[in-house]
Amino acid sequence: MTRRKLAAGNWKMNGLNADLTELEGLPSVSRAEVLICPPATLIERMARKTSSVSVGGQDCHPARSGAHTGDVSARMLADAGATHVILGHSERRQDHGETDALVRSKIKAAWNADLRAILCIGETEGQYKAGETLEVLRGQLAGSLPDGTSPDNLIVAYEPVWAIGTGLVPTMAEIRDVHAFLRAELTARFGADTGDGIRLLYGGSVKPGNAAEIFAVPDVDGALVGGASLKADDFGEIIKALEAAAAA
Ligand SMILES: O=C(CO)COP(=O)(O)O
Repeated sequence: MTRRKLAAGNWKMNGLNADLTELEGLPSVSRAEVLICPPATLIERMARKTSSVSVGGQDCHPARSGAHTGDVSARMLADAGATHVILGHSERRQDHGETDALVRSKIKAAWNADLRAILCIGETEGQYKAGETLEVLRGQLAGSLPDGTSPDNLIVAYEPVWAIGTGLVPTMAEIRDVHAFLRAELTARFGADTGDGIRLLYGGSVKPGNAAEIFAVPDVDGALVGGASLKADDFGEIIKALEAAAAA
């Protein structure tokens, strides 16, 4: 099964109106798909400004609507022009105490609004050092993924917490082993067609200098990029590396 490569940018809590000009500096590519998840305040304007880049949210509330001050529903994201939503990012888990069960309910809310969910999973530094990585990932997948998961509604991003924003990256062998493990877990639960079709992104300190090497790893279908997605020069280099990998 061919899985379309995806370069996804997570702007986190960065970006004002003026930063939308970065879109103009991105290369246009044909094989790879490009997605940016800006802060919620910019989704609508970003979606209006571009047709070559998909736009996504960074979180949503599990409920359709209601008395939840400060929260944003999946339908609101879709209404603003989003097609994707990042869920379960480690910063949400850390800052807001999000559990696998909550992430699972958010994924269902995303699907109800016709959004594609990007589920983030990853081990902490302590878990990595204790050799618990695969066990942690198995638990996160089992706890977060609802029945009905398919290549059309779900993307999984493996983001080791210790690699986010640190400049540290696992070895290519480690990324390969983890992605092969994730593929096997998805196949075991959802069957070969589904397991083989779901895209697996790597995230954590992806930069222009290491992108090509990471994209050459089997079962890496793209990247979820934080800091390096904020500037068109850097994100553009990463997109070009992914386009080259897609052509290979
Ligand atoms: O958390 C990330 C993307 O969601 C990765 O962030 P960095 O690319 O800044 O390490």
